[in-house]
Amino acid sequence: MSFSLTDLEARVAERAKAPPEQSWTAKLLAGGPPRAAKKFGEEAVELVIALTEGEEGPIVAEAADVLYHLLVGLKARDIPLAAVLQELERRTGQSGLAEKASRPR
Ligand SMILES: N=c1c2ncn([C@@H]3O[C@H](COP(=O)(O)OP(=O)(O)OP(=O)(O)O)[C@@H](O)[C@H]3O)c2ncn1[C@@H]1O[C@H](COP(=O)(O)O)[C@@H](O)[C@H]1O
Repeated sequence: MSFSLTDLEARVAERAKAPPEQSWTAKLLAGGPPRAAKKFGEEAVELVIALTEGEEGPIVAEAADVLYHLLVGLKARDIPLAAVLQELERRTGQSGLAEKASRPR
């Protein structure tokens, strides 16, 4: 499969310019960062429930909602996905446990 989060980010940026009555993306962004953040939070809770229950179909659907709404939240703050990917790449050099142990107490 060739579809990537970067493709979805481009789609979000394109739809952000649409009239809000024609686009969920534009409608969310018209409400500003707090509206996008609230919706992301709702979707995250729905994913938590699906992960707890353990059925693959709902987990996949809710994870897709979370990723899409994450990209809308980033767009609302004009933060490129590349910045997040760069941070993730930076972290690949160190285990999560080692990073936690290195934090000042
Ligand atoms: N991936 C998505 C995507 N995932 C979820 N959603 C929408 O997110 C909305 C909220 O989903 P919910 O299931 O939570 O619906 P709900 O609980 O009834 O929501 P509420 O109205 O109650 O807040 C729905 O309208 C979904 O269709 C998405 N809307 C858009 N995209 C992508 O964004 C592109 C542009 O979409 P538009 O901006 O609508 O043109 C699409 O082509 C897709 O690629």
